[in-house]
Amino acid sequence: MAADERDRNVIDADGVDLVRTGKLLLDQVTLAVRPGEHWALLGPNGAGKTTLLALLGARAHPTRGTVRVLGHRLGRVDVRELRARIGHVDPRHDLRSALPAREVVLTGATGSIEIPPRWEPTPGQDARAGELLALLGAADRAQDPWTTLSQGERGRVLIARALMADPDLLLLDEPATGLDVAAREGLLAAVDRLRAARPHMATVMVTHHLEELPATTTHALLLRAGRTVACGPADEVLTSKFVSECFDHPIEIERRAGRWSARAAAAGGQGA
Ligand SMILES: Nc1ncnc2c1ncn2[C@@H]1O[C@H](COP(=O)(O)OP(=O)(O)OP(=O)(O)O)[C@@H](O)[C@H]1O
Repeated sequence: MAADERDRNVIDADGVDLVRTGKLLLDQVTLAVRPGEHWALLGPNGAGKTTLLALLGARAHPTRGTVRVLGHRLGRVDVRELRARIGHVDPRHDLRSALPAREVVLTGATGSIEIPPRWEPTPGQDARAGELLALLGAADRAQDPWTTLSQGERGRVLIARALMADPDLLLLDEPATGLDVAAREGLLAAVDRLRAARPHMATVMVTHHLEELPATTTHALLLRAGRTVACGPADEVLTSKFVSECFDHPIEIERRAGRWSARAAAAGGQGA
């Protein structure tokens, strides 16, 4: 990122509505993300999290309102160019062949699912793929075929793939879903390392579970039925009051050593 771009918001979404087949999926969502911020996007099933992430990744357009990503307004920019500057880790990555993990990472340089015919990585790209696998703690899986990787290993490989293009914005859709506790902790530690290694990169992570948030999370947006329940610094948003409202259930939130946990509130009331 050029020095003069560093203070510019990475994302500026203003009054965004998104309508699909007559249904209002996002309702007046406003969000500003600055370089180096790490956002959690939380909400119950069907709240609109993946839909909002698709907008931020320039894969969808707002019906009303404006979305600027990396300084470019959606609808007025070549989305292919913009997407190349955004890392999008999608758990529905549609790779069916037994591509070795290192080559899966290299497809981040081509923006494709498979390695394109006759394409060869430069020595620099090849070295970078190895470095990124090491950063994500998956160096020992470099030659393993995609088809044999565990869900946690695939998650790390996909994050490394998203970083090949050296993005200013990294979008993570439920990266810890389905992982056992050790794999989840390993993945979150890798995300923390990554954030420390790239201090200007902004991230937005979708999750259902507060336990899946890395300690480096700085901000949060709570969505319910397409509407914002709360938005801002993590400690102001991830409170018992707002999370209970968001999930329509009494929940107590605790933060210890940087990490969050949630449990059903005891009968008799909710804390702050
Ligand atoms: N093309 C579409 N047409 C109509 N409704 C849609 C369309 N795409 C998504 N939806 C609906 O929009 C709502 C939000 O979906 P979205 O996938 O963004 O939610 P989510 O918060 O990511 O949910 P989950 O936690 O279950 O993954 C859901 O009710 C979904 O059924």
